[in-house]
Amino acid sequence: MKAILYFEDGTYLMGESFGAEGEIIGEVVFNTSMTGYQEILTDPSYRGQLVTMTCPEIGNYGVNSEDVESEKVQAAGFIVKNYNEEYSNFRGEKSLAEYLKENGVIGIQRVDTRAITKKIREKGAMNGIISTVEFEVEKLAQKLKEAPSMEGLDLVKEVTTDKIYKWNKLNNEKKYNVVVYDFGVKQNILRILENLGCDLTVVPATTSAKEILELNPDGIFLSNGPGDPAAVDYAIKNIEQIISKVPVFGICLGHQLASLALGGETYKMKFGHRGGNQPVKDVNSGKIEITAQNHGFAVDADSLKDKGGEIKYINLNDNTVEGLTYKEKELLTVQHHPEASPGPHDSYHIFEEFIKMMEMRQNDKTQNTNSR
Ligand SMILES: NC(=O)CC[C@H](N)C(=O)O
Repeated sequence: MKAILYFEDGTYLMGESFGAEGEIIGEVVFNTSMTGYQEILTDPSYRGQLVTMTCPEIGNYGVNSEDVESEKVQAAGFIVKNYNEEYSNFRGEKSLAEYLKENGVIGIQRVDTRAITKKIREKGAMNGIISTVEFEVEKLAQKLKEAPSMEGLDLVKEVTTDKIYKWNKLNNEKKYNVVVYDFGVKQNILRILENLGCDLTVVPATTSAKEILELNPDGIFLSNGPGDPAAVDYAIKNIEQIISKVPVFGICLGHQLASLALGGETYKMKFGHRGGNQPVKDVNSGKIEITAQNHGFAVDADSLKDKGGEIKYINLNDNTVEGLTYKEKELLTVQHHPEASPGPHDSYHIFEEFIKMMEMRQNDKTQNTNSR
């Protein structure tokens, strides 16, 4: 079936639809990962976005019930060069088109994804509309005009859990009681933390600092999530009150919210970083890691200078901040994704650093009790 992808700048591309039929507006972004389309589609941080894959062949290994980062497809729409209905993989359970249909998500294929990527790189991320039902460009332009921009949007409230739950999938020894602030958490983060011995309690984004501290956590995790961090003011206020009380670890949106809570600032990047090939340098050791990333906002390095924030990681493509440590605070935050999924595992050690922070705190406590 025919489909159109119309951009805010007045240009459009004709293609073919796969997946659901209908019409959807979102911010058009591009992802440079070669594999992992199912993890990308189910990552809650892609909420409200039309994701373009730069890899030209998509769908060839199907989808399965395991490679998910949340319960459903979260991206608003999917844009690819060449969709393969015939998939081949021993883990494949159904085709990507079937999966998108079940989730009510529109896919468009046979559009020039290289041209889309070049446009976004030159002009910046912009809103677009995919339609299989309306082809009059004036009408599509009008609809786009009325759509909000990503800046200022709180999308966390659309993806956070509505009640507290325990993530308990493994029968392993649990040494650390960790509370997870769910701003749109990716499940691979929960899998890794549990595997490292964390007893995980996942709480809604609006949970107060007081309620969290009453759970007596050994550590608090601030998750990734969609939208503009500056718009999630309730979370920023709560984070302000938990920092310094227990070890805190934040990834992506969690990193941005922690920086805002410390009085820093975030800004919208021109087109962001999304993919599995982003080089990040540890400024202290000089070591470089290839990382998975998915962010459209970033922390302004200068804004944290007099607030105790120290840059730990930078992106080597554009020198933007990718991670911070904070003087005299048990706080570690990274903009990139050490949980990968999809992507390289070079940064996995950052999870172990969080565990170490909690371990040291526990050791201190025992020593204090023994010396009394
Ligand atoms: N993956 C994330 O947590 C993304 C954070 C934020 N929504 C951004 O685009 O920068």
